[in-house]
Amino acid sequence: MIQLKDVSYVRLGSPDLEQAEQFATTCLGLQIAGSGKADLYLRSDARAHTLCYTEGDPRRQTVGFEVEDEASLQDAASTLDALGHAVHAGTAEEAERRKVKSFIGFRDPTGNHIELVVRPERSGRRYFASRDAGITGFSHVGLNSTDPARDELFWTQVCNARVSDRIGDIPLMRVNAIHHTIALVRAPQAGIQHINHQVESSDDVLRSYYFLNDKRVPIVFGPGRHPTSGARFLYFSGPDGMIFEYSVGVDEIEDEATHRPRQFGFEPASFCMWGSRPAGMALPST
Ligand SMILES: O=C/C=C/C(C(=O)O)=C(/O)C(=O)O
Ligand SMILES: [Fe+2]
Repeated sequence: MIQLKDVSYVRLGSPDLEQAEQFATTCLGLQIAGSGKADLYLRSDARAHTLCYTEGDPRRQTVGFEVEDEASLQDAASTLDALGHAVHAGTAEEAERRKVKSFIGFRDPTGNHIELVVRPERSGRRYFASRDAGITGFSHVGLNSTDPARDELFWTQVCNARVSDRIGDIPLMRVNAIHHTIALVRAPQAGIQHINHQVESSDDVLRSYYFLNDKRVPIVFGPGRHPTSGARFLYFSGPDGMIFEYSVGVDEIEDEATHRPRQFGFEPASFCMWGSRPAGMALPST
């Protein structure tokens, strides 16, 4: 079984790196951690980078997950290969661009680009926000799924993800004690559905609501509270239509051995217990 330790980074293609930098620094609140020929590195916590914009097609979206060591990476490559996933062994140059020791790339059953990485770099300097959004770190991703039941099996049986809760057939899955690191969202094609950063307090969520409204950044969901993880949240859209989430207060699963996923109905109250509705998502009314 592939043992994922944590989500490590997201790589997003963008035709306009200047616009991406502007948004990431003045709206989202990330710190520039350097740039390469066609790469813009951004930090949100102690890691050397957690988001990298690369010049190019915005449909090129990749999520990196950390595995324990080189042996685990090689085992993962064999497992995926045996299951018929084409596995790309990252070159030294590609690993350097990702600030990791080594990595492999493959696609999940929906076709999402996934990378497994060994020894992602941390920085000796603390994260210093470009605006005071209260960010404490990159925490989870929503991944598109053309078949959530099939993809849940991939993440939980081929990998070590465990389902913390389900909304309809959407699983929220953890790879460590945090309620979820991967949320699957039904969609017609592969892609990253949203990128979550944790913030320090509910005040930060609400402060950002007013701040982003002022900046004319489209708010797509919230402010609200998820009954699943208990988090207070705000979702807004960034360059190339990517959705970003701030949230605070995500539960931790106290007892790994006894936790049973709760089943929530596919209805508005399961997404927000305060009554906010996700823009553009067809949900029955309650
Ligand atoms: O709308 C449901 C979202 C649930 C949560 C949560 O429980 O925190 C997310 O953050 C998510 O799915 O990303
Ligand atoms: Fe989320």
